Amino acid sequence: MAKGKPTQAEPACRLYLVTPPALEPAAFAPILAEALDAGDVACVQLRLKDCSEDDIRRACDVLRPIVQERDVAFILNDHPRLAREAGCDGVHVGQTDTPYRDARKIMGNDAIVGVTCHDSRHLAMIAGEEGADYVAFGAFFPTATKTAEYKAEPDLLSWWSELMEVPCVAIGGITAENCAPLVTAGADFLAVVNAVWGHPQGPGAGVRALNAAIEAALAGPAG
Ligand SMILES: Cc1ncc(COP(=O)(O)OP(=O)(O)O)c(N)n1
Ligand SMILES: Cc1nc(C(=O)O)sc1CCOP(=O)(O)O
Ligand SMILES: [Mg+2]
Repeated sequence: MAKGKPTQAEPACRLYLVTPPALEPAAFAPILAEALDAGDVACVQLRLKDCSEDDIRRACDVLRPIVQERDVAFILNDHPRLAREAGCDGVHVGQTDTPYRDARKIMGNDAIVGVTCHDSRHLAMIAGEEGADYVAFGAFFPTATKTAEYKAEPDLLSWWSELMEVPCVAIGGITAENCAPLVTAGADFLAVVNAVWGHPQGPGAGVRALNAAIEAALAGPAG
């Protein structure tokens, strides 16, 4: 998702990093740089919960350049107006956030707007028809990062990717060890929090392990 919208020419499945829900921007900056310098990453979503708009703006100011100067898309969670004001490449909205159409109006046609669709074919078809740049399904596995109310299965990804052009993102408890069925089912992006920021050998090792697992899954059992 580097600079603009996903294209067919991009690799079949790429990493989508979501930040930890609470962070101190100056302390997180080198950690983020380490992750981005460890391998292919399509985009970074700044997801700060229970923070003031000023805190989010300050975090954008520190973290956005680190991401964009590496030609990686910087997406803000939940706040389309802030995303536009802060120079983000896109926004991610959930079903109880600003509706897609309003987010699109605020962000403009060139920005990335992604939509959470939980485990729902219906929600995804609506988001796709309305013009979302990607639909996100989850949670595929148990996650400690947030209370996930929905459980998605890999066949949702294969159904979607066989029928639709709009890219799909898989999220929720994804690790290098469990991601293969999502990759082979057709996920265009794997969105992860803990598998990178919580990796015991650091975020760079997390990115390397996930990219190696994606590559192995795409190569198939014989690859
Ligand atoms: C890529 C991606 N997928 C799903 C979500 C979840 O969005 P939402 O349901 O709005 O929940 P919060 O993240 O806002 O707690 C996401 N952020 N990113
Ligand atoms: C932000 C988010 N949304 C989810 C959903 O199911 O919509 S699961 C999730 C948290 C993902 O974190 P981790 O990779 O640590 O499990
Ligand atoms: Mg949200």
